[in-house]
Amino acid sequence: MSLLEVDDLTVTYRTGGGDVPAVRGVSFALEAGQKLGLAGESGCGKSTMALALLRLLPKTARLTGEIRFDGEDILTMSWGRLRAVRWAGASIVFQGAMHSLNAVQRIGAQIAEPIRLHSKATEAEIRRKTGELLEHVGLPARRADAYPHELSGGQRQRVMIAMALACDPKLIVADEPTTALDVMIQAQILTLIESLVAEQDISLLMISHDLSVLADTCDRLAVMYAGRIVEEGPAAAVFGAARHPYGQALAAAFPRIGDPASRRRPQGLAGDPPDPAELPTGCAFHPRCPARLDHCDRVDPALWPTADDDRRAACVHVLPDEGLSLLTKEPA
Ligand SMILES: Nc1ncnc2c1ncn2[C@@H]1O[C@H](COP(=O)(O)OP(=O)(O)OP(=O)(O)O)[C@@H](O)[C@H]1O
Repeated sequence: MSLLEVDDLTVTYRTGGGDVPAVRGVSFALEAGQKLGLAGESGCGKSTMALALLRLLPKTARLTGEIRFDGEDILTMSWGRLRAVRWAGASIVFQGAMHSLNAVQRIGAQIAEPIRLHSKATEAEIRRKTGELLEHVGLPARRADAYPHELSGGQRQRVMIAMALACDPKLIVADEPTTALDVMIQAQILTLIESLVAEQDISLLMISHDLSVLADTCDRLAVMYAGRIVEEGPAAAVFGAARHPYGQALAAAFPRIGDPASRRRPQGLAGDPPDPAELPTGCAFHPRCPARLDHCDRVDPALWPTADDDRRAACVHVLPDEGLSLLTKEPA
């Protein structure tokens, strides 16, 4: 049994202007101890996915499908059980720590809150654990008395990581954990996340628009486009030689910095991602696709295992030759 299994998940936001299908039939699994990277451009549904995993979406979101965490069905579990799973089972590190932390509460008190909720520890034990957590993420324990505005962006993100670790979760979901930081601090935070999850055997679902960051940190990568996963597989294979034209474009847009073997220069992808409320017919990527065939505006391929290995891609170019009848069916 996988630690996290997402099966045919859809998330639709109801708005005054009509329904917005933000996630459209996403399935993936994350094994215990594994690090999965979820990549894609702004608006492709990455954050919606992350929030759905712990049912943190606004009331306007309608979910279908299945999310199983550690054998339990997240979408049908009681609120009481869900509160227990949040922080202690899985915790989320959001992008932009300044907005996620409470500006008028000392950071020690904010780290202490989930510990108090999820354990029977005494106040003295909670204070000690808070200090230990801060030191664990590279901050002096005395910074517990600081307010968020007294810390740098990198330090605030360290506080968010300390909070995420506070209840010893099995899974951390990190949603663009370094996007708001400069490159040097970004590298420090990524190294910190990597070492902590390895040390404590925590599974990681890391979300970013930057495929190269994910390729450095994660074992597997999933690439999202317009609410669907269009490619999924081992990180080196997806980043080094993606099968889906969108995966290829994303890898070309984020070449690995400082890798002399990679002589790739950053290449932008023409056009914008589609508005989810007005998706193109057929494959949602076809209007921007350099490898588009005539029928790509009519067929929307399912994720299909590629010929050789442990990878899946949703593109007519990876399908066997049996013809168009296969295109929308799930593989046996
Ligand atoms: N509360 C909401 N109501 C209506 N539509 C929403 C809501 N939240 C997100 N959306 C829409 O759902 C789609 C997916 O958004 P989401 O934030 O999940 O994408 P993302 O890939 O995480 O983008 P970013 O990296 O910019 O956060 C977008 O078109 C967005 O405008």
